[in-house]
Amino acid sequence: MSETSWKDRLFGGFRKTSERLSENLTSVVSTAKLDDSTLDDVEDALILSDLGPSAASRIRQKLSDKKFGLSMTETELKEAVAEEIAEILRPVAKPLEVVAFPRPQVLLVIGVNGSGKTTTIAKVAHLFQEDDYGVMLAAGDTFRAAAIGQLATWAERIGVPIIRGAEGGDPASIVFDGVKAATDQGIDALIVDTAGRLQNKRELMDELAKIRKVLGRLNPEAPHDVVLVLDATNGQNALAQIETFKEVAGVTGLIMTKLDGTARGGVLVAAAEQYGLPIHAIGVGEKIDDLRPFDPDLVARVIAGVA
Ligand SMILES: Nc1nc2c(ncn2[C@@H]2O[C@H](COP(=O)(O)OP(=O)(O)OP(=O)(O)O)[C@@H](O)[C@H]2O)c(=O)[nH]1
Repeated sequence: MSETSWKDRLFGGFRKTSERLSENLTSVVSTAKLDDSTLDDVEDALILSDLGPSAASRIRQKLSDKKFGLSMTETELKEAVAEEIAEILRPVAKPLEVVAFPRPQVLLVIGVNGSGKTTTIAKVAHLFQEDDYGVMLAAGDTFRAAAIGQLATWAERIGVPIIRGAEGGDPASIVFDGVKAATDQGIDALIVDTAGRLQNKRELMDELAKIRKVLGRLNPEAPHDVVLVLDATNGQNALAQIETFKEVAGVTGLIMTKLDGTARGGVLVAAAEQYGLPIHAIGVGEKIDDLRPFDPDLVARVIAGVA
């Protein structure tokens, strides 16, 4: 896909978020001068746009340090806000990489049911395929037959092998089989689906601990990535999920999905500010190429309405 069309898609995806912040900032700027009261309004606009109190206050402070007393047009204010958002996002932008030696790179993908986990696994596999990496999937979410079937359908659609077991099977043994098969076949990346039963923390912890133990026997470095998939439409609740999964699963990075169709995309900035975890990619639609590496400058400009 050309960059322009991706930008259009991203902008389309973030349209609601962008409109919300844009509207909130537009109502602020009629006062023209960046004084304390305008800064208060900017801070409120950022909080209303789901960027969270911490990012909002940091952006306010930076604007105050750099621009206090200046008269600004609406566009200048939005440009300045975009730059401060980008400063928060840049340090966490980190595309997924296939660097493991020995191969395969093992990625555990976690997230609550319905977050877009399965679709995201297929999209990540597709991104890797575009870079000519050999990919294999492992259906470690054995809790529901539907989850196994759905992953298998995606595997077939994009043409990658899948290791699967029966419903109720032992996820650790599927992961074991997956790593063995991937190693034997010279696969570059093994992407493992896991059950997202956050409502039962103990079970999830035990299951992940067992997967880690089994993986460690085959490759002490694995898993190389523990990627948490978050649904942006959950807004602030997505932040609570980061908190819990960090503690339970040792999350190493995030992918945020469903940034299309929500006005709550600002939660991405809140997540970056509060947790500093790498953000690998963002999902802006249901199609296979609707996942893209996270471009902090572009996303910041889109959120602030100046892209
Ligand atoms: N609009 C939009 N929909 C998405 C995106 N990612 C996933 N979806 C949709 O969200 C729904 C749930 O996605 P799944 O991939 O099945 O989510 P899951 O977390 O594996 O959920 P379970 O299969 O229920 O465990 C599906 O209808 C997907 O098409 C996205 O970025 N944007």
